[in-house]
Amino acid sequence: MVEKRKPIPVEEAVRKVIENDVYPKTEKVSIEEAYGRFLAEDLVASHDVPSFDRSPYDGFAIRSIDTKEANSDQPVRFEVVGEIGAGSVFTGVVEPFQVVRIMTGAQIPAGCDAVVMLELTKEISEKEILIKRMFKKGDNISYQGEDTQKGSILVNKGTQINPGIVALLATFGYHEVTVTKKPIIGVIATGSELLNIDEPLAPGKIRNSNAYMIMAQIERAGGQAEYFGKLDDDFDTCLSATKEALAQVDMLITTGGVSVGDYDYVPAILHELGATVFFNKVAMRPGSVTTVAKYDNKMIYGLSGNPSACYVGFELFVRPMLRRTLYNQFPHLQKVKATLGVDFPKPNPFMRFVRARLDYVETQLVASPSGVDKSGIVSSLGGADCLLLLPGGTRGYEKGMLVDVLLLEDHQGSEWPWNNIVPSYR
Ligand SMILES: Nc1nc2c(c(=O)[nH]1)N[C@H]1C(S)=C(S)[C@@H](COP(=O)(O)OP(=O)(O)OC[C@H]3O[C@@H](n4cnc5c(N)ncnc54)[C@H](O)[C@@H]3O)O[C@H]1N2
Ligand code: MOO
Ligand SMILES: [Mg+2]
Repeated sequence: MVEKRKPIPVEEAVRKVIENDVYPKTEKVSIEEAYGRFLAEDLVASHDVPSFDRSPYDGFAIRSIDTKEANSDQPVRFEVVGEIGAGSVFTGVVEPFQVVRIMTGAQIPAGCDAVVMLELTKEISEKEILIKRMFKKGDNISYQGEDTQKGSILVNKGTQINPGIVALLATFGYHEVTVTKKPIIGVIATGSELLNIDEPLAPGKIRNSNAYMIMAQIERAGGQAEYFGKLDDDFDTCLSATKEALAQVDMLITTGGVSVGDYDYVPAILHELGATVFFNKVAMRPGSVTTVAKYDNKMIYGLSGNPSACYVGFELFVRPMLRRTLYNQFPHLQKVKATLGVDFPKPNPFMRFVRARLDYVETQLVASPSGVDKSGIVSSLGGADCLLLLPGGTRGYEKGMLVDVLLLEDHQGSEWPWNNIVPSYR
């Protein structure tokens, strides 16, 4: 008899997953390898930036008081007593009506309190200039600490390192950076119909696209994929491969064989292992058969064999655990509001995750399907940059309605996107 499964709401399913502990590990990498990784410690400013008062312009460092009487009728004459480029320091003493020729980035000489741009001076000789207006103390000075003050937290632990953060790491002298280790996520594809991607098509067979898709999703989310191959639908082979993989990874993903068919062995394998199954049916489309379990403190994700269902299952259930393992505080896909670009007349009792594309139309974000909205479809995935969220209900949706979308290519993420979802159209 076919097993009857009870679907649970998506929000509840996600919660059941993320209630589980994660086990972040850290490592040091060189700054050249830091881009894209996740900080395992807060980035604290170890000194002021700039660490000395400096000139933001090419010009002359002056004592502003000497310009008090300067005007265009009576320019004031100054003696140039030195010249410094960035990196050099003027060590002398600047006396009244003396100036130091100074270039952008150079330290302000002691006694000077303003800088006059070259263009605003008149050079009489190499040693003499005229200034035609008054300057105030502090004019054109980049003060010590105006960028960053020593001790301030600049970037929080768990943030993904972008090029700007790389600049900060370099500023503070981190040639090595403590980042989280990428969790190792095993991937097993099951299905006797599956061909390796270099094999020619044969009757009844398809190429294994899910394994490669999942590995790319793992990489996009910041993890490291470990591929254990594609297996025929055979209980013993799949069981022993699952055991072997589990011993080597932090989490395991299988794709296919998770439904109620004669050759769907994932449920039986989880049973045989003695894994704790959190759910095996979610009120969502696609991906309703998504099964999540835990064994030996490791999450096991039984994702659907249908490509679109597999894709969505990863983003909703694997991604947040993966990103939490990277200390990330915003582990879910970021949710934003958009305008629906097409009608969805058919109601569905389950919450739908339509693979979609966002366009900026004038001042609005408009979300439209990126292809056919069926679970077994692979072509809609290529153009998808978001998942359009249509809560289950008894009526369809109309073009122009406000909807929620989950961003697929965003780095920021969301703490918990499942509150305040635009309700089903009634
Ligand atoms: N009687 C029922 N039948 C089905 C139900 C159900 O509730 N009752 N659920 C349907 C839903 S919903 C889905 S989703 C699928 C899930 O199927 P499985 O996870 O068991 O996956 P398979 O049966 O192995 O394959 C389904 C489909 O996907 C193709 N596939 C599998 N692996 C790959 C891969 N690595 N790359 C690309 N494509 C793959 C496979 O050839 C099948 O076409 O079950 C429904 N049935
Ligand atoms: O998991 Mo199925 O996708 O609901 O087609
Ligand atoms: Mg099946």
